[in-house]
Amino acid sequence: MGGLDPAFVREKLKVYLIAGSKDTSSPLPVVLNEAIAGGITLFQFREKGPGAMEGQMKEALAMQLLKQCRNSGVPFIVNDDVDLALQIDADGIHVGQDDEDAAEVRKKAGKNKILGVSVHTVEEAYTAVEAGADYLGAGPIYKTGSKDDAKKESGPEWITEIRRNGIDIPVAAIGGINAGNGKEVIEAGADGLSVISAITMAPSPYQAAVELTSLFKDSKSR
Ligand SMILES: Nc1nc(C(F)(F)F)ncc1COP(=O)(O)OP(=O)(O)O
Ligand SMILES: [Mg+2]
Repeated sequence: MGGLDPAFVREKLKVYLIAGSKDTSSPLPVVLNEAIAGGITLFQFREKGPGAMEGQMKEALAMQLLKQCRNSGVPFIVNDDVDLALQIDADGIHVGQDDEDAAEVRKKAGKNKILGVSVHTVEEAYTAVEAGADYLGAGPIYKTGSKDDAKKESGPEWITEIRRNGIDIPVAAIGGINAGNGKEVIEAGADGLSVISAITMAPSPYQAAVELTSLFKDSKSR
């Protein structure tokens, strides 16, 4: 099983901002500040793509963003880079099927780190649960512009299929999600809405976060 209490993870998963320096034209710390004020519950530092930061620059940015999250009670997750996550004592790590093996990451990270795993099939979902994932990343639900090697969008049915197969651990939906389509994704069984451009490209990241947060106020979340 996972490391942390599923109720805690489910609560934190709700409005899940994922971003790196390439996802916004404004300084990422500024966007993160606004998003935190707007009510995001979880943040993933995903520094990827052409021109992404590496080495000392990436570590320094990660430390700054981690501090902002720590000051606001928003857990800080590092995407892909397990060593960086452990080095800066992040709150968790997210890995996909082409990254380090989830069971290995759980061994390295111990039980007190949040471990997220991207899954695209029921088989991958079962394996991730066995490996000790605290949450699953399911998507892309809709067409995404934020990941150039994304698979074909599945629609909210993919979330329903995960639940139909008796997989009850927290699930974050990802891929083209925004305040306009988020409600149907929650109703399909997602515990969290993971977004990149819906917040990073919004005229007001604050307002975008507020609108996503409001979807959980009146919806029958699990
Ligand atoms: N980064 C992610 N975060 C989530 C989360 F659940 F957190 F919403 N779900 C899925 C992904 C995609 O993970 P992956 O397939 O490794 O691609 P990449 O490393 O390019 O993001
Ligand atoms: Mg990855």
